Amino acid sequence: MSKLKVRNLTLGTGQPKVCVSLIASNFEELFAEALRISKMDCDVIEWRADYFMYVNDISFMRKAAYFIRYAIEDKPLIFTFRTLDEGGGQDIEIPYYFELNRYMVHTGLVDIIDLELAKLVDNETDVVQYAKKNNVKVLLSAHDFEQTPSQSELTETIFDMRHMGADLCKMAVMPHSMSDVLDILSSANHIQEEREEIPFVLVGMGEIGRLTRLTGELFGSVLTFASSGKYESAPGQMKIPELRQGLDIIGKKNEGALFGEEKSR
Ligand SMILES: O=C1C[C@@](O)(C(=O)O)C[C@@H](O)[C@@H]1O
Repeated sequence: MSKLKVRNLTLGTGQPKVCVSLIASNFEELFAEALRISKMDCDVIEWRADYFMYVNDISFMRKAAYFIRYAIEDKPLIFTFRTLDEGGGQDIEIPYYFELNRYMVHTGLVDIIDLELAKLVDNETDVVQYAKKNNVKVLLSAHDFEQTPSQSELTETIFDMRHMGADLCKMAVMPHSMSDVLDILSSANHIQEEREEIPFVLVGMGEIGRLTRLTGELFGSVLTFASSGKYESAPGQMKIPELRQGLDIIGKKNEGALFGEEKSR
Protein backbone atom coordinates (compact mmCIF):
# COMPACT_ATOMS: atom_id res chain seq x y z
CA MET A 1 0.00 0.00 0.00
CA SER A 2 1.42 3.36 -0.97
CA LYS A 3 1.73 6.01 1.72
CA LEU A 4 0.39 9.55 1.68
CA LYS A 5 1.21 11.93 4.53
CA VAL A 6 -1.31 14.63 5.39
CA ARG A 7 -0.54 16.70 8.50
CA ASN A 8 0.23 14.10 11.19
CA LEU A 9 -1.66 11.32 9.48
CA THR A 10 -0.20 8.73 7.15
CA LEU A 11 -2.71 7.15 4.78
CA GLY A 12 -1.70 3.73 3.52
CA THR A 13 -0.35 2.17 6.69
CA GLY A 14 -2.34 -0.33 8.75
CA GLN A 15 -6.08 0.04 8.71
CA PRO A 16 -7.79 2.38 6.28
CA LYS A 17 -8.27 5.76 7.89
CA VAL A 18 -11.81 6.74 8.84
CA CYS A 19 -13.35 9.84 7.26
CA VAL A 20 -16.59 11.51 8.32
CA SER A 21 -18.40 14.02 6.11
CA LEU A 22 -19.44 17.36 7.54
CA ILE A 23 -22.84 18.27 6.11
CA ALA A 24 -24.57 21.52 6.98
CA SER A 25 -26.82 23.91 5.13
CA ASN A 26 -26.34 27.09 7.19
CA PHE A 27 -23.84 28.63 9.61
CA GLU A 28 -25.64 27.55 12.75
CA GLU A 29 -25.66 23.93 11.65
CA LEU A 30 -22.10 24.16 10.39
CA PHE A 31 -20.84 25.38 13.76
CA ALA A 32 -22.72 22.69 15.65
CA GLU A 33 -21.73 19.87 13.28
CA ALA A 34 -18.07 20.88 13.05
CA LEU A 35 -17.80 20.87 16.85
CA ARG A 36 -19.72 17.59 17.18
CA ILE A 37 -17.70 15.80 14.50
CA SER A 38 -14.41 17.14 15.86
CA LYS A 39 -15.02 15.03 18.98
CA MET A 40 -15.69 11.84 17.05
CA ASP A 41 -13.23 8.97 16.66
CA CYS A 42 -12.40 9.75 13.04
CA ASP A 43 -9.07 10.45 11.33
CA VAL A 44 -10.13 12.75 8.51
CA ILE A 45 -13.02 15.17 7.95
CA GLU A 46 -14.59 15.90 4.58
CA TRP A 47 -16.51 19.15 4.23
CA ARG A 48 -19.32 18.45 1.74
CA ALA A 49 -19.73 22.06 0.68
CA ASP A 50 -22.40 21.15 -1.87
CA TYR A 51 -24.90 21.09 1.02
CA PHE A 52 -23.98 24.61 2.20
CA MET A 53 -26.45 27.30 1.12
CA TYR A 54 -23.84 30.08 0.92
CA VAL A 55 -21.58 28.27 -1.49
CA ASN A 56 -21.86 31.04 -4.09
CA ASP A 57 -20.52 33.66 -1.69
CA ILE A 58 -16.78 33.23 -1.60
CA SER A 59 -16.24 35.38 1.49
CA PHE A 60 -18.80 33.30 3.41
CA MET A 61 -16.98 30.19 2.25
CA ARG A 62 -13.77 31.54 3.68
CA LYS A 63 -15.43 32.28 7.03
CA ALA A 64 -16.98 28.81 7.08
CA ALA A 65 -13.62 27.18 6.30
CA TYR A 66 -11.96 29.22 9.07
CA PHE A 67 -14.51 28.04 11.55
CA ILE A 68 -14.19 24.40 10.51
CA ARG A 69 -10.42 24.56 10.82
CA TYR A 70 -10.75 26.13 14.26
CA ALA A 71 -13.19 23.41 15.37
CA ILE A 72 -11.31 20.39 14.05
CA GLU A 73 -7.86 21.66 15.06
CA ASP A 74 -5.16 19.56 13.40
CA LYS A 75 -7.30 16.91 11.71
CA PRO A 76 -6.84 16.60 7.95
CA LEU A 77 -9.63 18.34 6.03
CA ILE A 78 -10.88 17.40 2.57
CA PHE A 79 -12.78 20.08 0.68
CA THR A 80 -15.44 18.53 -1.54
CA PHE A 81 -18.01 20.15 -3.74
CA ARG A 82 -19.94 17.18 -5.15
CA THR A 83 -22.04 18.06 -8.20
CA LEU A 84 -25.52 16.67 -8.92
CA ASP A 85 -24.23 14.40 -11.71
CA GLU A 86 -22.12 12.58 -9.16
CA GLY A 87 -24.65 12.40 -6.34
CA GLY A 88 -24.10 15.83 -4.78
CA GLY A 89 -26.48 18.31 -3.17
CA GLN A 90 -26.44 21.14 -5.74
CA ASP A 91 -24.70 22.42 -8.85
CA ILE A 92 -22.57 25.48 -9.48
CA GLU A 93 -21.19 26.88 -12.73
CA ILE A 94 -18.09 25.02 -13.87
CA PRO A 95 -15.78 28.09 -13.86
CA TYR A 96 -16.88 28.78 -10.27
CA TYR A 97 -16.31 25.11 -9.34
CA PHE A 98 -12.65 25.54 -10.23
CA GLU A 99 -12.44 29.04 -8.74
CA LEU A 100 -13.88 27.79 -5.46
CA ASN A 101 -11.41 24.92 -5.25
CA ARG A 102 -8.56 27.29 -6.14
CA TYR A 103 -9.76 29.67 -3.45
CA MET A 104 -9.89 26.92 -0.84
CA VAL A 105 -6.29 26.05 -1.69
CA HIS A 106 -5.43 29.74 -1.37
CA THR A 107 -6.89 29.97 2.16
CA GLY A 108 -4.38 27.39 3.40
CA LEU A 109 -7.15 25.89 5.54
CA VAL A 110 -7.79 22.66 3.67
CA ASP A 111 -5.37 19.78 3.17
CA ILE A 112 -6.94 17.97 0.25
CA ILE A 113 -9.29 19.10 -2.54
CA ASP A 114 -11.62 16.57 -4.14
CA LEU A 115 -12.02 17.21 -7.86
CA GLU A 116 -14.28 15.18 -10.10
CA LEU A 117 -12.33 13.50 -12.86
CA ALA A 118 -15.07 14.17 -15.43
CA LYS A 119 -14.82 17.94 -14.82
CA LEU A 120 -11.08 17.88 -15.39
CA VAL A 121 -11.38 15.82 -18.57
CA ASP A 122 -14.00 18.17 -20.06
CA ASN A 123 -12.53 21.52 -19.04
CA GLU A 124 -9.26 23.45 -19.09
CA THR A 125 -7.94 24.31 -15.64
CA ASP A 126 -4.69 24.70 -13.78
CA VAL A 127 -6.24 23.88 -10.39
CA VAL A 128 -4.33 20.61 -10.01
CA GLN A 129 -0.98 22.34 -10.55
CA TYR A 130 -2.04 25.26 -8.36
CA ALA A 131 -2.91 22.91 -5.48
CA LYS A 132 0.37 21.05 -5.80
CA LYS A 133 2.34 24.29 -5.86
CA ASN A 134 0.64 25.23 -2.61
CA ASN A 135 1.17 21.86 -0.93
CA VAL A 136 -2.48 20.88 -1.01
CA LYS A 137 -3.09 17.28 -2.05
CA VAL A 138 -5.33 16.50 -4.99
CA LEU A 139 -7.93 13.75 -4.73
CA LEU A 140 -9.52 12.89 -8.06
CA SER A 141 -12.88 11.19 -7.78
CA ALA A 142 -15.58 9.53 -9.87
CA HIS A 143 -19.00 8.27 -8.79
CA ASP A 144 -21.56 5.98 -10.33
CA PHE A 145 -24.77 5.74 -8.32
CA GLU A 146 -26.41 3.51 -10.93
CA GLN A 147 -24.09 0.58 -11.44
CA THR A 148 -20.65 -0.98 -11.09
CA PRO A 149 -18.44 -0.53 -14.13
CA SER A 150 -16.42 -3.55 -15.23
CA GLN A 151 -13.35 -4.52 -13.27
CA SER A 152 -11.04 -3.26 -16.02
CA GLU A 153 -12.92 0.07 -16.26
CA LEU A 154 -12.55 0.58 -12.51
CA THR A 155 -8.85 -0.16 -12.68
CA GLU A 156 -8.24 1.99 -15.77
CA THR A 157 -10.10 4.93 -14.24
CA ILE A 158 -7.89 4.83 -11.17
CA PHE A 159 -4.81 4.67 -13.41
CA ASP A 160 -6.13 7.64 -15.45
CA MET A 161 -6.60 9.66 -12.26
CA ARG A 162 -3.04 8.98 -11.27
CA HIS A 163 -1.86 9.91 -14.73
CA MET A 164 -3.67 13.26 -14.39
CA GLY A 165 -1.75 14.06 -11.23
CA ALA A 166 -3.91 12.70 -8.40
CA ASP A 167 -2.21 12.20 -5.05
CA LEU A 168 -5.22 10.10 -4.07
CA CYS A 169 -7.63 8.39 -6.48
CA LYS A 170 -11.20 7.51 -5.50
CA MET A 171 -14.15 5.75 -7.10
CA ALA A 172 -17.50 5.08 -5.45
CA VAL A 173 -19.89 2.88 -7.44
CA MET A 174 -23.14 1.01 -6.89
CA PRO A 175 -23.01 -2.79 -6.76
CA HIS A 176 -26.20 -4.77 -7.43
CA SER A 177 -24.85 -8.25 -6.89
CA MET A 178 -22.06 -10.00 -5.06
CA SER A 179 -20.27 -10.40 -8.36
CA ASP A 180 -20.21 -6.57 -8.63
CA VAL A 181 -18.72 -6.50 -5.13
CA LEU A 182 -16.10 -9.03 -6.22
CA ASP A 183 -15.29 -6.87 -9.27
CA ILE A 184 -14.64 -3.92 -6.96
CA LEU A 185 -12.42 -5.98 -4.69
CA SER A 186 -10.62 -7.63 -7.61
CA SER A 187 -9.92 -4.25 -9.15
CA ALA A 188 -8.59 -3.00 -5.80
CA ASN A 189 -6.40 -6.04 -5.45
CA HIS A 190 -5.09 -5.64 -8.98
CA ILE A 191 -4.22 -1.98 -8.35
CA GLN A 192 -2.41 -2.73 -5.10
CA GLU A 193 -0.46 -5.54 -6.73
CA GLU A 194 0.39 -3.80 -10.01
CA ARG A 195 0.66 -0.15 -8.99
CA GLU A 196 1.71 -0.22 -5.39
CA GLU A 197 2.65 3.49 -5.57
CA ILE A 198 -0.96 4.66 -6.07
CA PRO A 199 -2.94 5.64 -2.95
CA PHE A 200 -6.55 4.87 -3.80
CA VAL A 201 -10.05 4.33 -2.44
CA LEU A 202 -12.55 1.98 -4.10
CA VAL A 203 -16.00 1.94 -2.53
CA GLY A 204 -19.10 -0.09 -3.25
CA MET A 205 -22.07 1.89 -2.00
CA GLY A 206 -25.37 0.57 -0.63
CA GLU A 207 -26.01 -2.32 1.70
CA ILE A 208 -24.21 -5.04 -0.21
CA GLY A 209 -21.25 -2.78 -0.85
CA ARG A 210 -20.49 -2.57 2.86
CA LEU A 211 -17.84 -5.23 2.64
CA THR A 212 -15.75 -2.86 0.52
CA ARG A 213 -15.84 -0.26 3.30
CA LEU A 214 -14.29 -2.76 5.71
CA THR A 215 -11.62 -4.53 3.71
CA GLY A 216 -9.17 -1.75 2.84
CA GLU A 217 -6.37 -3.24 4.89
CA LEU A 218 -6.54 -6.40 2.79
CA PHE A 219 -7.41 -4.92 -0.61
CA GLY A 220 -5.56 -1.61 -0.51
CA SER A 221 -8.12 1.19 -0.02
CA VAL A 222 -6.50 3.75 2.23
CA LEU A 223 -9.64 5.59 3.39
CA THR A 224 -13.15 4.57 4.36
CA PHE A 225 -16.15 6.87 4.88
CA ALA A 226 -18.37 6.60 7.97
CA SER A 227 -21.75 8.08 8.77
CA SER A 228 -21.69 11.06 11.14
CA GLY A 229 -24.57 9.49 13.06
CA LYS A 230 -26.81 12.29 11.82
CA TYR A 231 -26.13 12.12 8.08
CA GLU A 232 -24.77 9.58 5.62
CA SER A 233 -23.03 11.28 2.72
CA ALA A 234 -23.59 8.12 0.64
CA PRO A 235 -25.67 4.96 1.06
CA GLY A 236 -24.16 2.10 3.02
CA GLN A 237 -21.97 4.09 5.40
CA MET A 238 -21.74 2.64 8.90
CA LYS A 239 -21.46 4.51 12.18
CA ILE A 240 -17.91 4.83 13.48
CA PRO A 241 -18.02 2.25 16.33
CA GLU A 242 -19.33 -0.54 14.10
CA LEU A 243 -16.97 0.43 11.29
CA ARG A 244 -13.99 0.38 13.66
CA GLN A 245 -15.10 -2.99 15.01
CA GLY A 246 -15.35 -4.37 11.48
CA LEU A 247 -11.94 -2.97 10.56
CA ASP A 248 -10.46 -4.65 13.64
CA ILE A 249 -12.05 -7.99 12.82
CA ILE A 250 -11.20 -8.01 9.13
CA GLY A 251 -7.77 -6.39 9.43
CA LYS A 252 -4.45 -8.13 9.62
CA LYS A 253 -3.85 -7.91 13.34
CA ASN A 254 -4.57 -11.58 13.96
CA GLU A 255 -2.53 -12.69 11.00
CA GLY A 256 0.77 -11.01 11.84
CA ALA A 257 2.74 -14.16 11.12
CA LEU A 258 0.98 -14.74 7.82
CA PHE A 259 1.29 -11.18 6.53
CA GLY A 260 4.62 -10.55 8.23
CA GLU A 261 3.59 -7.08 9.39
CA GLU A 262 2.87 -5.36 12.65
CA LYS A 263 -0.64 -4.01 13.02
CA SER A 264 -0.75 -0.23 13.12
CA ARG A 265 -3.76 2.01 13.36
O1 LIG B 1 -16.60 10.07 -2.68
C1 LIG B 1 -16.97 9.89 -1.54
C2 LIG B 1 -17.26 8.55 -1.03
C3 LIG B 1 -18.71 8.48 -0.64
O2 LIG B 1 -19.49 8.58 -1.82
C4 LIG B 1 -19.02 7.10 -0.01
O3 LIG B 1 -19.53 6.25 -0.72
O4 LIG B 1 -18.75 6.91 1.17
C5 LIG B 1 -19.04 9.59 0.33
C6 LIG B 1 -18.70 10.96 -0.22
O5 LIG B 1 -18.97 11.96 0.75
C7 LIG B 1 -17.27 11.03 -0.63
O6 LIG B 1 -16.99 12.26 -1.24
